[in-house]
Amino acid sequence: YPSGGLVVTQLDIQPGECIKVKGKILPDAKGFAVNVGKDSSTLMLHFNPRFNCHGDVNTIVCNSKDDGTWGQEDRIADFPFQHGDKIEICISFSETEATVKLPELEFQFPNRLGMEKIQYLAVEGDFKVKAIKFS
Ligand SMILES: CCCO[C@@H]1O[C@H](CO)[C@@H](O[C@@H]2O[C@H](CO)[C@H](O)[C@H](OCc3cn(Cc4ccccc4)nn3)[C@H]2O)[C@H](O)[C@H]1NC(C)=O
Repeated sequence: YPSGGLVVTQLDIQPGECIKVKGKILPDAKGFAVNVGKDSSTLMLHFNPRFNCHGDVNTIVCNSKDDGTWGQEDRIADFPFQHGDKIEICISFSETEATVKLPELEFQFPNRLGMEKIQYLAVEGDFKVKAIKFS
């Protein structure tokens, strides 16, 4: 299991509130992920930019996970990331969808599980977290 990722539990993020993750993409990043949901097995959103992994090149893969089972992947057309970038990722949600705001890109992902609060945040892979903010 990859070590050293940030994990925050016992959160109580409500619809309309923002989770902001600031950090730096490693210079040789293969990929990273930001997961939000109930816990590691039940995710509203697995946000997974892939520079070069799992056969994907410069592709954002999003998915949900329901009690350990991955849902259907969504692949986002744009890839506004470069190795070494310092970025801020803002995630918010409503009862119907999650919204991801990035530099130069914003998109929605369905709230497939109808999650009413976010209790769990994890950042994995080739991304060095500098700060997180809940607003
Ligand atoms: C073409 C037939 C096989 O399909 C492939 O099936 C793979 C296995 O299910 C898919 O890869 C998985 O996609 C999931 C999202 O749908 C997750 O991204 C799975 O990774 C979970 C994970 C996170 N981490 C931590 C991490 C995250 C980022 C960087 C480094 C470590 N380690 N494993 C990742 O293994 C992969 O996205 C999927 N590719 C396609 C094109 O469908």
